[in-house]
Amino acid sequence: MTPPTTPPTTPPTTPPTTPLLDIANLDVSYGAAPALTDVSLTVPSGTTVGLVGESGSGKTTLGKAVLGLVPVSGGTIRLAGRDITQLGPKRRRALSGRVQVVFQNPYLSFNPRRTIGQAVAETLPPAPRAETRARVAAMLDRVGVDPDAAARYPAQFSGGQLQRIAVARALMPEPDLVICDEAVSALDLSVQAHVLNLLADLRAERGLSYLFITHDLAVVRHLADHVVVLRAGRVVEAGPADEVSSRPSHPYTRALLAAAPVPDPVEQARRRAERLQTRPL
Ligand SMILES: Nc1ncnc2c1ncn2[C@@H]1O[C@H](COP(=O)(O)OP(=O)(O)OP(=O)(O)O)[C@@H](O)[C@H]1O
Repeated sequence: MTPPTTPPTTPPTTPPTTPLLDIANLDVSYGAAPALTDVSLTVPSGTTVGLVGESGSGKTTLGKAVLGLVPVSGGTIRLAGRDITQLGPKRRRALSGRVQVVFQNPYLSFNPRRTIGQAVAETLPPAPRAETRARVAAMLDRVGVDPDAAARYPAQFSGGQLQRIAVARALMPEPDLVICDEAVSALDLSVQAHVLNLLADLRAERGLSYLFITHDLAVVRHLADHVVVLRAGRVVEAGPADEVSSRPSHPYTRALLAAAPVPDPVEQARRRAERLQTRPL
């Protein structure tokens, strides 16, 4: 009698991890003019992808496509596995809390007639007043803004403070993904470094993912895990952030690096703080 044959064992497979954001072969046009052509990128959960390119390369258009603010003419945008380009406006709105955005100019992104407390509470679902106030105060405190300042108006804050408040507003609905569109570009260098450090801390604390849009490759060096370089609406280079910024393979990326005003704002601010601490009084 022949012994029963044991069925071949299948090798253990690691479950495929679905990226939080998966953009494939995306095309977007304004009328007949293409703004993005065949763009693909992924943002795995808990990571930061820097999207870098000069003015007009299509960075903001890509952010808008993810937010559903421009029509997509080809390709897919999957959020946690679901193609959001196929959703109707109602379903799309239901997803809006999962993706939030921080824009470049904090003075333009706040209504000057509403207090910052009202602005930060804007993204929260209706709740008893005391509960909303407590949540706003806790979030302001977390981003380094005095919670007692909730009754003040945007004009009463510096650009750096207002950008912290914009981060607080974006985080209120507990998003998975935050699109930072030139979020630190209008700030002084040392303020830039503080906001970048805050974003890094919040990412670690909350398991956030960022799509960090900037014209300045040096800005994303510290924050990004992966960098995608856009030129005239097409990806010309992509790779791990330290590789792309230390050994760029495309001449366009090299030119972007050479044009960066300061090689590394976070590192520069750290060295300056060290110098100040070690200087004899
Ligand atoms: N609403 C619009 N209507 C027509 N063309 C547009 C519109 N918005 C952007 N464009 C064009 O699409 C292309 C990509 O623009 P986009 O703003 O996405 O680039 P960007 O890299 O974000 O530039 P910037 O850093 O200056 O914002 C540019 O050629 C721009 O002129």
